[in-house]
Amino acid sequence: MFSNISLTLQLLPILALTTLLTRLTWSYLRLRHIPGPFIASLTDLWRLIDVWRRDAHNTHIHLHAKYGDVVRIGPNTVLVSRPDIVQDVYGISKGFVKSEFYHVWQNIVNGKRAASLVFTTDEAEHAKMKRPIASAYSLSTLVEFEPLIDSTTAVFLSRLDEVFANTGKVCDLGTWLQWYAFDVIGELTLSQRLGFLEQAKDVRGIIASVAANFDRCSVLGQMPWLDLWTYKNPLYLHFLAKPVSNPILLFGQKLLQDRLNDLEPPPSTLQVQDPTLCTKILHGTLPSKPDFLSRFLHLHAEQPDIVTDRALLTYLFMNINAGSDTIASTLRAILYYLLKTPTSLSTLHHELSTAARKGHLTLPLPSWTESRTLPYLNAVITESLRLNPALGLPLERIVPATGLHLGQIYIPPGTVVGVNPWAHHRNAEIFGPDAADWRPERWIEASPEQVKYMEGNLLTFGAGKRTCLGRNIAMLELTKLVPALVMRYEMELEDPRREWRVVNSFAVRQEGLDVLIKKR
Ligand code: HEM
Repeated sequence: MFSNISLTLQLLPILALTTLLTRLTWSYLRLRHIPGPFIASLTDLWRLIDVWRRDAHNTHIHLHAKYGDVVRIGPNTVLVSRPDIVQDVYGISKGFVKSEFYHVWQNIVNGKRAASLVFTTDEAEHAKMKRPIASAYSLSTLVEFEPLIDSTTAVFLSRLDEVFANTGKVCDLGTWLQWYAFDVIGELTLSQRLGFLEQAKDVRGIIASVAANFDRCSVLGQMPWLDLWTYKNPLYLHFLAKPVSNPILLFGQKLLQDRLNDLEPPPSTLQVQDPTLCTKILHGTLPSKPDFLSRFLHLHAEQPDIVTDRALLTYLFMNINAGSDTIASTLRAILYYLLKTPTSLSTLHHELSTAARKGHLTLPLPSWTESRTLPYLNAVITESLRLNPALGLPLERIVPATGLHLGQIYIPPGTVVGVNPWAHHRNAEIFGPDAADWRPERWIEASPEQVKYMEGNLLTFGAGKRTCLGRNIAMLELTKLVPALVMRYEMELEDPRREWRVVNSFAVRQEGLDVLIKKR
């Protein structure tokens, strides 16, 4: 009896080793026809370390240059960049669903998962959540949001005047743009700036907490089972985790409660000198709260079973989370590329001042109808969205039962495939031999067919069913703020030779946009 047990105990390690080797061999052989770094074909640890270094977008650009348009970056994960891939993988009826990478980002509320629209991988749940709110984000509602954007822009400009233009101090514009983006999304969602611009600081440490969350989830997302052993471990959730731990959710919960209790947001404490900006800031002049929360509350009253209390909170979280860092990253990129390329900046300034002289651009706060028709402005924005997509990791999807045929290469069902927008947008086959360079003119010089083709290959806002719901809002914000800044200030980089630092935690945040600002 004892000798049997001891024999079994001796055999156990051999059995475990054999199982491990069989699994490794099987997973290696499955995709052995796809080139890539050898270690990556054996373990996801390779890509986890790569993402942890915060430079995965550059790794992916180099991998495509070395191995071609289809590269194996994990035992079961493939990176792709080739014409038509956006349609093939993200197309509406193609049946590719989001991978487990997205599970890691799901919040836990009272011990249960509360996936927002961005992070749910269940298509039926996604459709159910999206249906009631989609119209609030449509093109036709955009103009209703304009006053809310204008009021924050007015605060932003007056703060830049006061703190930098009037003093000659160096402005860490990257940080101020992030504060702006957070305050705008607060205005759009709750008719309430979150106070970043007014207080010139990271209110309640929210931005730092959001960054920490991105840092953690982007890494764990490479080996999602690690998340189940750590932050979503049932023991941890039961005994240690708070009922709501995400700082944005907590903040959203408080603001939602204030609104339900009918508490007005505190009045602005700013002393705004510029009378043209001042009138825009007063909330009393705005129409009656056309913000997202009013729309969600209306839906809640109409369909309480679908738009539940919990869903309301998730919608709020979704807006603040998806619509702040992404906008900040894009605004920084637009300003960085413009300031690094003075010819582009002067071409843009020329276009804007000509429009203003003809009475086609209202200053200090241009309207959407005016700025959306300006060709160079729009080329500048599109080129920045191309070179600096705000999400810098592959948008992972699972290959459905049909498999995926990429020319001679077959990718079997169950494989995780993803296109990294940073790498794809530098694909010379699509964007031309100068694809790696900043050149807004490409969008003006190309034929309408070529523009359509290039646009079809942009993945900045995702694609297909899971395309960005806030895209119109984002374009509204970008198209209004950039001309307002360029027309009000002469700006230059403090050190034009210095490169910025790009930190990739899925959301791409850039550091080192130090700028000297003078009023024109
Ligand atoms: C320049 C700014 C923005 C960029 C680059 C951006 C990018 C993206 C991308 C790439 C996705 C798809 C992610 C994936 O497939 O995994 C996405 C989804 C989403 N975005 Fe944005 N976004 C921006 C602004 C916004 C804003 C302002 C909002 C809200 C007001 C927003 C709300 C959403 C939502 C709700 C989804 C999920 C859509 C769905 O799955 O149905 N985004 N965004």
